[in-house]
Amino acid sequence: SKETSLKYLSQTIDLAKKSPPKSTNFRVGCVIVSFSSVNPAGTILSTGYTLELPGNTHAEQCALTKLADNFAITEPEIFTLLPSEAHTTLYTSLEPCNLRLSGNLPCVQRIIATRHNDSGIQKVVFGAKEPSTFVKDSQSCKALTEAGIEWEYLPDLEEEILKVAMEGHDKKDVEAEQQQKQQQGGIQPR
Ligand SMILES: Nc1nc(=O)c(N)c(NC[C@H](O)[C@H](O)[C@H](O)COP(=O)(O)O)[nH]1
Ligand SMILES: [Zn+2]
Repeated sequence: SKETSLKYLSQTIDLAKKSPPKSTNFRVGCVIVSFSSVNPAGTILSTGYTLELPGNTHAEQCALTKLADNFAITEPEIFTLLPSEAHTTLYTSLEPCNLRLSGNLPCVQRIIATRHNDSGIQKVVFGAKEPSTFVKDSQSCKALTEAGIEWEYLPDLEEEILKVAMEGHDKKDVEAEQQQKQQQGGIQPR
């Protein structure tokens, strides 16, 4: 339900707030949740936030690496943990990347790599589109759809998500993003 999604999205914001501000990426939080008929409220399988693990790591990347580590398996084997009947959803405060200026493997590819027949991550829910600071016109949703993965953009918490994401960026970038959102009728004027 939407309340459930907003509950997990607000948890991704709390996680993003743990990320050290940097002007060269966004502060993002991620929660991987398994839903089953016996547990419709969901069970959190893993969490992550930007730079949580050593190196230039993304929130979704950290959540996936930690999931594999917690079960002492490799990332390509994650599908064994995510059977199709456990409808696994990845919540991320910011739209997952499909291109990284660093050239590192994008998170959309890491999410797609969890798929094996019907096992793996079935759905991605995010609370804000990627700002055009680094990558313009993100193709992430197209890539997810082409891989048969559902995605949902819930903009209810977008203003707070972007404020947290762009902490550490200089003011003009943040204001440019706010202008753009207002033009799109997203964020109401402060
Ligand atoms: N969804 C998402 N989760 C993150 O944890 C994160 N940091 C970004 N950020 C997206 C942004 O496009 C990239 O941070 C830049 O493209 C720079 O690329 P690197 O991060 O240095 O690989 N996006
Ligand atoms: Zn990423």
